[in-house]
Amino acid sequence: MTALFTAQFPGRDAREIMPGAVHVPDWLTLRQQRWITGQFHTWAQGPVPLRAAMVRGHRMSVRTVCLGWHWQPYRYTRAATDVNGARVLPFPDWMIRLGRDALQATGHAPDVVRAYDPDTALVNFYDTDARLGMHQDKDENSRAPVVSLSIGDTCTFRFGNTESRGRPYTDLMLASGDLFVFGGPARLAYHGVTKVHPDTAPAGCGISNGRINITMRMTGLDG
Ligand SMILES: O=C(O)CCC(=O)C(=O)O
Ligand SMILES: [Fe+2]
Repeated sequence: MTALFTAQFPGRDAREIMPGAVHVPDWLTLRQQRWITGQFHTWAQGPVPLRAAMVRGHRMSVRTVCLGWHWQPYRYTRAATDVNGARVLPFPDWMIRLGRDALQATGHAPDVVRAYDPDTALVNFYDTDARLGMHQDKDENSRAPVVSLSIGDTCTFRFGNTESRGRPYTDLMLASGDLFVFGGPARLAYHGVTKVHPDTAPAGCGISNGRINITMRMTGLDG
């Protein structure tokens, strides 16, 4: 356990995957999952619609809508200049509070929790065939932790190392309601989604097919 993680994890089966990376199963209640799914449907209507970004000439299988700042390969802008030029929706206050709760739930020190001020979220939608290749989240100027929330179908999430896309890595299941936080020495670890498992979304989570993942981040950008 590193100094970053000072408190006991309250979650039943919370697990530190590597120093700085913690998985807390069943963190969101079904009611919270349903409510967030409802928000997702609103966000997906625009002003910037859900879209699959083009990366090095290939269209991603994951579709994304952003809050606060718009991510496009490989930078953040306020306007979605690669989609329709519209300004993205603001980052909601409730999500800032949820982000701080997530850091608290993963044992971060109170000063780290208080200083956490996420200003962008990438909200991904995966259908059954979608995958996400191994990558680092490194377009942010800030190295504050990334907070990830999953709703809907379970996926196999691969969390690796900071040196390469290859081994060593850990494959874990991210199910509906799960929290995953990576910061500190794990902040720049390569990670990806290798499989979405159909028909695994629990009844009442708000979505019956596919997977929603929200990653909130601090960009460290002004303007
Ligand atoms: O879907 C996930 O669990 C991970 C998403 C991710 O890594 C990203 O959006 O950068
Ligand atoms: Fe990522």
